[in-house]
Amino acid sequence: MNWDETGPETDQPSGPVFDDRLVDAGHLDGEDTAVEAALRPKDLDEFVGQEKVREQLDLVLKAARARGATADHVLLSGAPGLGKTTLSMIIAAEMNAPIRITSGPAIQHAGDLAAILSSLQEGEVLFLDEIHRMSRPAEEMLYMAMEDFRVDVIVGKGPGATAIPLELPPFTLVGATTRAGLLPPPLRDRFGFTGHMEFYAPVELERVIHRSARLLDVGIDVEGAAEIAGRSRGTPRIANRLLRRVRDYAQVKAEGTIDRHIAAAALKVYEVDERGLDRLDRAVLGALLKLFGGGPVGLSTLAVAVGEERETVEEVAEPFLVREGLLARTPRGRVATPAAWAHLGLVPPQHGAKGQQGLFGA
Ligand SMILES: Nc1ncnc2c1ncn2[C@@H]1O[C@H](COP(=O)(O)OP(=O)(O)OP(=O)(O)O)[C@@H](O)[C@H]1O
Repeated sequence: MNWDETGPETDQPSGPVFDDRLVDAGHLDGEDTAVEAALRPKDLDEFVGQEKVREQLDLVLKAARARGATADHVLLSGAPGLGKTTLSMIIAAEMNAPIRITSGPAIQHAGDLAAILSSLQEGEVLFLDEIHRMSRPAEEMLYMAMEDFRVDVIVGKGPGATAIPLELPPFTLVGATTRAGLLPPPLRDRFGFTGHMEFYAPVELERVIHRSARLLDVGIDVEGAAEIAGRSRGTPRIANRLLRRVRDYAQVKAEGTIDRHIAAAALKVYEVDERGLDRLDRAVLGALLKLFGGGPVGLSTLAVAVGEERETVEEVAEPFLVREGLLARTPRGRVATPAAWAHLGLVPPQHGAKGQQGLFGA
């Protein structure tokens, strides 16, 4: 059966609310901000994983230092929580330069950008997070600033407006984006170095966890770190967050040292399963399997069944489920893979299995 969309959606989500997600790397709370500052690696040697980006960046920075020049502009792309801000701070530290941190959404007018650029010191690193969300006029001002270290400040309005050129000290722009494809080519081309951050392998996350545990003064054994790493969705921010929750559990319910058993018991309390799925992910998969026989089903129908907004299902839950090979987005709708049935411990219905054979060749 094909569970198609049935016209405009009128139902309001009415089910459980899935906010405050431990496994959502795109959302930061106050505790994250405070603790993350303490856990950030301070130099390239301490920065775990991302071998290729690290090696290339190391060369870029060493060469700039040897020339006594400011480093080339750097673009870092990748999902939230993979270490773009951390790397920008490392770039500044390695260049022995100050750093200014701002973000695309904070720069809505060209004047906002002119004010920042004109107050930079020579060699300073300007970190521009979410660079793809900058306004168009600011973006155009940035082209000239990156290339010629100069901006034209427009004074006045209409026919009487004049452009006053303003020289800037050489600086290094570090742009970060989760969506490199959204950057206009003229902007992308002005970066001397582009690094794409990948999701981390479990062994790399284990190293992140051991390092963070040392800094937080928490005892953890090898298996405890592996248990947390496996549930961290390839993302250091999530690994650090899960570690903090497991630490609380260990302090209250155990002797304080984290082993596999304690990590698993703690994350069961927080409803993060052994593959890193949380309540929202499992609700989406559960609805797809139990209500719609594994699909295909339209996104809006699935969202109503889960009691969530369409965007939340599409942008928050689905990317990870797709990455994990549990859900497929097909032209006919959302479809569960054989791995999804196995993960929830369910058996696909006979007719569903036939349909899925066609889709997955299983
Ligand atoms: N390679 C790494 N080694 C050790 N810790 C890391 C690494 N990458 C990230 N972290 C830790 O993960 C947390 C999140 O990193 P960071 O803020 O740099 O991510 P981000 O990519 O800038 O995220 P966002 O896109 O949301 O700004 C920090 O606490 C940082 O210490």
